[in-house]
Amino acid sequence: RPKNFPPGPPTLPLLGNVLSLSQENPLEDLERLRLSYGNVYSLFIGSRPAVVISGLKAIKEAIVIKGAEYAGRPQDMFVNDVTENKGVILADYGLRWKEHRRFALMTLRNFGLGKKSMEDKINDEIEYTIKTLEQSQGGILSPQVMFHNAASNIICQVLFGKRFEYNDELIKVIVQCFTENSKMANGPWAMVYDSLPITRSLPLPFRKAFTNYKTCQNIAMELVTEHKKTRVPGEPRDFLDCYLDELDKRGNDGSSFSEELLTNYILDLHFAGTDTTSNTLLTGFLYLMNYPHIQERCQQEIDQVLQGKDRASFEDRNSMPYVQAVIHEVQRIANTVPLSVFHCTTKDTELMGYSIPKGTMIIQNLTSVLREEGQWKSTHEFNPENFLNEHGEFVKPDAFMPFSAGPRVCLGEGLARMELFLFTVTLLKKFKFIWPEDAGEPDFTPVYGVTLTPKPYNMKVQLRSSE
Ligand code: HEM
Repeated sequence: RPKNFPPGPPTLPLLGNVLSLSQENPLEDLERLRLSYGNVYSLFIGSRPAVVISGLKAIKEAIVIKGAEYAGRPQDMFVNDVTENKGVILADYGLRWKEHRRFALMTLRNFGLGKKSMEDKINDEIEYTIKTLEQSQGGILSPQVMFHNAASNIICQVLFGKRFEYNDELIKVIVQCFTENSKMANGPWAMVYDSLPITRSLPLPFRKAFTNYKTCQNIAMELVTEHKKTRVPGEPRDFLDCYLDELDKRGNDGSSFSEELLTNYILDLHFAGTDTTSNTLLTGFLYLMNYPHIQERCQQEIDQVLQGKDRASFEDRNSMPYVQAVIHEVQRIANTVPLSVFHCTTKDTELMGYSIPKGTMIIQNLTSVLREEGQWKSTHEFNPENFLNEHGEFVKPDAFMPFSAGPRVCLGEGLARMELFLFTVTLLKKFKFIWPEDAGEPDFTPVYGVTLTPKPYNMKVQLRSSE
């Protein structure tokens, strides 16, 4: 360890601390190490040093107060190689990341204000979810695919200006490939790839992630080709057209925009916007079914605010403090991206008195903040009171950071919050969700990956008007 580097467990040659971390779910190991070494400690992934940061104070100092110094991404890892280092999520701190991030934020905002607002797009997709639920009315339904497809279609509407039927082969392939890759990215084979570079060219199971990514790239490329044939320059229909307009506008001005990056960029946005939102919704409905009094109290507030209105608007959240508190509590408990996306220091820096050299991998343990003792009224149980003050008004504690914070904060936060609100409100207005009698005790333990996923479960759906 370099001088004044954060402390950590002893390491093995070549492997570093890889064997001290469970490959199935390292979250408990990371917590155990925090108890021994404190909120800032170090680990070695193979020979690569990493600093794990826990707790609100340390995380805030790093990614907010010293934001730019902690805004890089580690390079030369499994995930970089699979995505050919051309997307936005894993782009290092620099011109390409800055320009592409700014472009995405601006374009998402413009689509929100365009002819058909983002709210309408989400509400249109919810109609399809309602149809699926109506068909299962009175019966049992497994909601995994339903929420996944809905979240995927919303981002497809933004990116490609179209949605796909729930049984569409193309979308099934993309979802399947990304689900597999997301689990692999935090799994044992990725660890082998990262810690033992000599294994990289061998025909080991991690090669499947490369094939999966290629399949998705080919699909994205077809969509780009189709857009190029049908677009009217200057009259963009969607995100993809906007990017093509940007390419026309920029010509060879030395910027980082290029057609080569486009396919990976849209795959990045599709991936980031699908698994996250759908797993949060899945967690939400799992808890709402098992806390029926919370579900009912939401329904009372929704009925009171919406009255005869058949569509909710995002503005309605300001009149629904309880529903807002429930959705935020769902996000706290869901802990959807438990270790955020790994960062990297962009220069030599310090944290809580330790020295951290440029190029050190930074693992922000968001779990440790969402579950930090002293930050929440009720840390270990599902309780919307965590987001309500004594007057029943909605409040958001600083430790609520499921989207991370600082310069790399999730760029889809606005879209995700709108989706979570409109889905929760509209579905709870129309249906009662019931934990099936024969389902046994619910298992709330999630399956670990880049995103945490609830174990598959079934739901029973009843139309509320038939009650
Ligand atoms: C509940 C849903 C979501 C959660 C919990 C979530 C969470 C996160 C987190 C923790 C990060 C890492 C931030 C960091 O590195 O510090 C992130 C990054 C990102 N998210 Fe989300 N996200 C969600 C939905 C979305 C959606 C709908 C989009 C679609 C546009 C999106 C796009 C992105 C992108 C592009 C990044 C990379 C940003 C960058 O590197 O500058 N996310 N998200």
